[in-house]
Amino acid sequence: MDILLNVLADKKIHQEIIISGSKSESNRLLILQKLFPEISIDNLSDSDDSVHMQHALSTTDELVNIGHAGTAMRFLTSYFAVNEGRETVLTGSERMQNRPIEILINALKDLGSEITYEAKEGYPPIRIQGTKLTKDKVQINGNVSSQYISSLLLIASKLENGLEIELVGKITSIPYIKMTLSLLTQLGIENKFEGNIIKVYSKKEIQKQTIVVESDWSSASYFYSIVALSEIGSEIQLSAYKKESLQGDSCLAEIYQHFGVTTTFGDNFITLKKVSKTNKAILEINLKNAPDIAQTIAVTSFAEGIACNLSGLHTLKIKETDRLVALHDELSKLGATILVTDESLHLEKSSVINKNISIKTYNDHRMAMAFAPLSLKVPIRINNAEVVTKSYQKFWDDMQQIGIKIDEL
Ligand SMILES: O=C(O)C1=C[C@@H](OP(=O)(O)O)[C@@H](O)[C@H](O)C1
Ligand SMILES: C=C(OP(=O)(O)O)C(=O)O
Repeated sequence: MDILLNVLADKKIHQEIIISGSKSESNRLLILQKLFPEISIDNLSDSDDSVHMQHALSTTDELVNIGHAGTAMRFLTSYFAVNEGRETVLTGSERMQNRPIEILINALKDLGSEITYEAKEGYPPIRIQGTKLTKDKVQINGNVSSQYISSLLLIASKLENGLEIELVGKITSIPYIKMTLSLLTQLGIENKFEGNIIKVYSKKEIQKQTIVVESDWSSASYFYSIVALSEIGSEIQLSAYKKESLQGDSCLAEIYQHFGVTTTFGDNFITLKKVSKTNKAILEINLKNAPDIAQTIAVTSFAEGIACNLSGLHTLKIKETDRLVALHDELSKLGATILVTDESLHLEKSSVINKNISIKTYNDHRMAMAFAPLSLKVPIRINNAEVVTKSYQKFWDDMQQIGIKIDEL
């Protein structure tokens, strides 16, 4: 479905939006709930990725397909590896079959797992023979995807002697590792993260408890962008959010101050308000801790006519698409002067936005959602708009609720 988004007649927005639970927290908790049935989950994400995870955890079929869901692919690999006696072939979309998984597989093999590649070496689909893992120490490269590390951490407490992980090299996306550890702590599973060593202690049972998932901060980023591009005085209330978040993308509150957007924390909600014009000529940020908001920030900067230098982006190349190339190509069509390397993006200040442009989304939900706020500046077409459901089911309904006009093409 291709759609046309239109400029709002009145750019002063006042709305309240409820966003579904974090897909990262949800997909961790779904694995943990299977290992510890004592857990109940509240405000679970309704994203396709969480639906895939739930299906994978409830089927008894040998072939499990998780579509585009990176967390499901990586977390389920360790889960099935310790599912004694079960044989599983874990696969995903065409893109997933080109997202690397060798670092995780090698770590699991070092721990005693039996895993083979069904097609291309180092990539899904993989055949997993569930076995009892008896070793309790492993080394893993920390610079490619933190999801490999979270995957091991999620099953660690079910190993006989727990697990000690030595992280080798630089560590990327650290807040996601800390999110995994914080959830373990909340459940009463002891762990520590000191220097480059993470230790999780063995745990047989936990107390019966309900964990409330905070709403998704990556989804909130598109509203930060909308408020940044709207008139002074505009505000949007988002729920359910809290100040002490497990999600690294909550750094949005600080980053969007540069675009004149303030964040006020209420009782389970946040209010974003445009209080002043964008107050920077150039935005320089390292996003190695928050890679999923890179596209949003690049588009806001372009729309606000400011330059930006974003670094720490090496993981963007292996996400739903090569996001650096996708951003380069789509922003260039709009008139941007932009340079990307394998780990950074450099956008020059520009004052013109080309009209009548169709944005390609490359099977990447965040391409569709990051470009949608541009409709506050010019009418814009988004191709394959349905991709958003990977993380945000009612994204287009919520865009309409805040007053963006959507026509199907
Ligand atoms: O653990 C998680 O829930 C995630 C970790 C990040 O991936 P990388 O660690 O591969 O950067 C992030 O981009 C992804 O959307 C979700
Ligand atoms: C990268 C993402 O997800 P995943 O890696 O889990 O597919 C994302 O949601 O931006």
